[in-house]
Amino acid sequence: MFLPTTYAADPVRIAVIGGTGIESLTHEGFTPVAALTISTPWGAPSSPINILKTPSGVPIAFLSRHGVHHELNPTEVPGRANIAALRSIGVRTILAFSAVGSLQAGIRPRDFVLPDQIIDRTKGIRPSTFFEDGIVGHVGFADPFDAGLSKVIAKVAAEQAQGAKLHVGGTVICMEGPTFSTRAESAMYRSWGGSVINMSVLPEAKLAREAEIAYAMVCMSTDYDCWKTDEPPVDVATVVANMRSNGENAKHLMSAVLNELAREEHEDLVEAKHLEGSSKWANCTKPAGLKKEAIERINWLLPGYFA
Ligand SMILES: CSC[C@H]1O[C@H](OP(=O)(O)O)[C@H](O)[C@@H]1O
Ligand SMILES: Nc1ncnc2[nH]cnc12
Repeated sequence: MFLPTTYAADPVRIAVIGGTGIESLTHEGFTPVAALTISTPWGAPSSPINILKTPSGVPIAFLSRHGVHHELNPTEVPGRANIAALRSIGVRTILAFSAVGSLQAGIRPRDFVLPDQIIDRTKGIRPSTFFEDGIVGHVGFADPFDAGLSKVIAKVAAEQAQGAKLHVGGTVICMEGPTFSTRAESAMYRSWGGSVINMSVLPEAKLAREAEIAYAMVCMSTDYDCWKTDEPPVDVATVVANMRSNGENAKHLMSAVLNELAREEHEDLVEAKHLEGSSKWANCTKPAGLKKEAIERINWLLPGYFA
């Protein structure tokens, strides 16, 4: 692993994960500091981890979920390597962004949503836990997004004079993809109370919880999926076109949230003190049943938790 001592001494606590339309943070005011190539027991992350400084000097890490050139489809995103690599450089808070389809008339394309629930419609083909192959653990996931972090995002968005409308709360449906939904599926998700749909929030949010990282996702609406019969069904051209304006609004909101998180009053939140130890106590495997390789792997993620 390439880990400059400066990062070991001065860990980066906050990461931004960018998705469709946010493949880099070439944003005026963000100063590039380093590009880290990290290998983990779960393989390589989607992209190098870029360390940048915000205009107010806060170091942040940036990861491009689908790779630098959007070459990884949602099923191929190496979720465990991404989360483990971020945690290894000190990250304890992740602000994730995602392009989503809207399942509600009131959530218009280019609106933003800060969901508080998830319905899992992935197909069980994405590795979704660090607790396997010789160690069993079950972490709580009743509230999949970090409440404290979400509160900060909602407050900052409410104070912004310009930018996208942010709907606070809602349910994101996470489908497998990469093919978009059928009309029958889209109608079913609406009947379940879904607000928006994407292909990315899982297993990312689950893995962040296992890694004791505070995680929230800003969902940026790009289309009405295919339930709305007076609109053409979603296609990539529509998503990309709407992400042009969403990207600007996202960077605007992101800068403001990062500035707010840098305030001393949020130090415990940013360090995810409230999650510390939660995965240690999630383990069910008795010492005699723990496999050596499993302990080595999990100790890479959570050093010293398991002996
Ligand atoms: C290009 S449309 C489908 C694609 O867009 C979203 O990506 P991300 O969440 O990384 O912004 C969605 O989840 C799908 O992966
Ligand atoms: N309609 C949709 N379904 C799934 N993921 C999406 N990302 C953007 N729009 C989407």
